[in-house]
Amino acid sequence: ISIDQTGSFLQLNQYRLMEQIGQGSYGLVKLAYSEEDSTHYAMKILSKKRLLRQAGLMRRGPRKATSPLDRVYREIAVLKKLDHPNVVKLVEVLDDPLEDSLYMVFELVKQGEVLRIPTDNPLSEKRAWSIFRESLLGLEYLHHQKIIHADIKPGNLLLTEFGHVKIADLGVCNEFLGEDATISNGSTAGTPAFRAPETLIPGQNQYCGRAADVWALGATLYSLIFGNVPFLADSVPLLYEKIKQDSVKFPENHKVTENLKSCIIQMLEKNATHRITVPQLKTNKWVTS
Ligand SMILES: COc1ccc(C(=O)/C=C\Nc2cc(OC)c(C(=O)O)cc2Cl)cc1
Repeated sequence: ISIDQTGSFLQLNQYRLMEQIGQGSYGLVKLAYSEEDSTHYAMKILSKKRLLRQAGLMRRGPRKATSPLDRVYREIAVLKKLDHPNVVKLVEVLDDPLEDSLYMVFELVKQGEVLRIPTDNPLSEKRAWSIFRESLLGLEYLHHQKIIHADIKPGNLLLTEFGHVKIADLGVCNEFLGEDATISNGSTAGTPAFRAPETLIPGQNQYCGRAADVWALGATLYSLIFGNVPFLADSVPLLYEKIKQDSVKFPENHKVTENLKSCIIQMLEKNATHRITVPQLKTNKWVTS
């Protein structure tokens, strides 16, 4: 990789790095311009050292010895074989073994995150409906490829300039073999407010990854419509108690259809075996309305 400080921008091979457009526990995302094809890209920048450090923190109990770098290389291998209109497209990876940074070049999804929450200006039911339907197709595709996303949330749904949705961030995904995805690494993956109750039972770390993705998509749909997550608390332990115990409440002053409420309730069903599945969602009254 040729790195040179051209003026104030870093030049990586044909990519000129521009301003930061995203950031998270994973690292950060910068806008990148390729002179080769006069096209902008989203460049996700990871620090290998930071990944190794994070693993130290997150590592709990007997876990398979996957170094966090293996997870990134696994995400890359997974992303390279994916091709669906509702999943972000990995273009290439710049990885210099002598460098600490790892660069993942993605097709730019121009409008970024569909909605930042909490917000007082959530989406209309119509807009949420369109975003939900495309997210569902993307999730159906991932599950069909035997991939559990494991971190579905509004921040990982990106909007194209034409208003289409692409699911991003397979950084904590789980690939499963065989029929179903019983997640057994008890990973503390996923964003607390979007985690399914069955993933919060200490010790019981065998749960169905697909059902947990449906729960997270349900919590995401709730937050797109109401502007905040379905369960809120001042601490993570309290939040987890609410996720396990409390029933979903809909704000009184917020007019939504009965079909939408019913769809959300079926996705936020505490019992994973009773929870609506992706195939059932595809024929749900609200989804097909
Ligand atoms: C306002 O304009 C904006 C246009 C694009 C963005 C943007 O792209 C942000 C994040 N992007 C991504 C993040 C990912 O993980 C965390 C992955 C992945 O690992 O799959 C892929 C992408 Cl693309 C932001 C603002």
